[in-house]
Amino acid sequence: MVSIDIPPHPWWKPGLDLHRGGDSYAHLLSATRGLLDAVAGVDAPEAVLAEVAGEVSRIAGRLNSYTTSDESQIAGTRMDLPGRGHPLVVPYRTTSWTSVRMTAEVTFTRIHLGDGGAVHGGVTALLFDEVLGRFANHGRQPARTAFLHVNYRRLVPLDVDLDILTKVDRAEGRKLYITAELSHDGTVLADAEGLFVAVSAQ
Ligand SMILES: CCCCCCCCCC(=O)SCCNC(=O)CCNC(=O)[C@H](O)C(C)(C)COP(=O)(O)OP(=O)(O)OC[C@H]1O[C@@H](n2cnc3c(N)ncnc32)[C@H](O)[C@@H]1OP(=O)(O)O
Repeated sequence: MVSIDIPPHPWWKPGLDLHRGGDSYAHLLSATRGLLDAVAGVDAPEAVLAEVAGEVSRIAGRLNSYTTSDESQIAGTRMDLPGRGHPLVVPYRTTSWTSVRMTAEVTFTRIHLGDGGAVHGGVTALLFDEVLGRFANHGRQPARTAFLHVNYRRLVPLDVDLDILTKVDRAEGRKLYITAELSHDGTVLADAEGLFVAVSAQ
């Protein structure tokens, strides 16, 4: 991954370690994403599924004994990892960053498959809410999505490196309009406009 100077998590507090979990958390996240892809694509004998289900439940139980508050969890705070290190967030990788423009790359995998060999439309919307929302919150007053308009222009393929370009379009008082495009080899597959309204810091 390209090394760039991305601001820390917007809700970073002094003393919060930005690399909690170290390389081991990165490995856990990668293995978890791999598990999701494997489950999404599986057609195994029932005995195999029963055995694997038992193992996964045991592992989840082990982690559950370390469940913490949402302010203290690692997921979502690891800006050095794809998708902020959160297993639900699409694993995009930021490649450049200024206060008004962000570029990133993303590769969708089996877990993101909808129908017809293409990415599920809700996953594309999730990606846009994430990249617009992250951008709306960095170096600015915290903001929430008021609306998100997505144009689906082409089917979005799996297992191909895609480009994301996110830009601040305009600011009007507490309102920030941000746009993004998801493209492949210069062809726009989907684009979005979001309105983010700044709220008081909690
Ligand atoms: C590193 C971590 C980064 C995190 C990345 C992930 C970020 C993901 C972002 C999200 O997904 S946030 C979760 C999804 N969004 C919500 O749950 C928001 C729920 N709605 C609200 O909380 C409030 O409706 C909202 C804060 C959006 C606005 O309420 P306010 O009471 O603060 O504002 P108000 O209703 O007074 O409206 C302020 C202005 O925005 C305008 N506005 C609000 N909602 C609108 C709308 N839907 N469409 C058009 N305009 C809208 C409104 O007309 C007005 O315009 P003017 O100032 O010109 O009069």
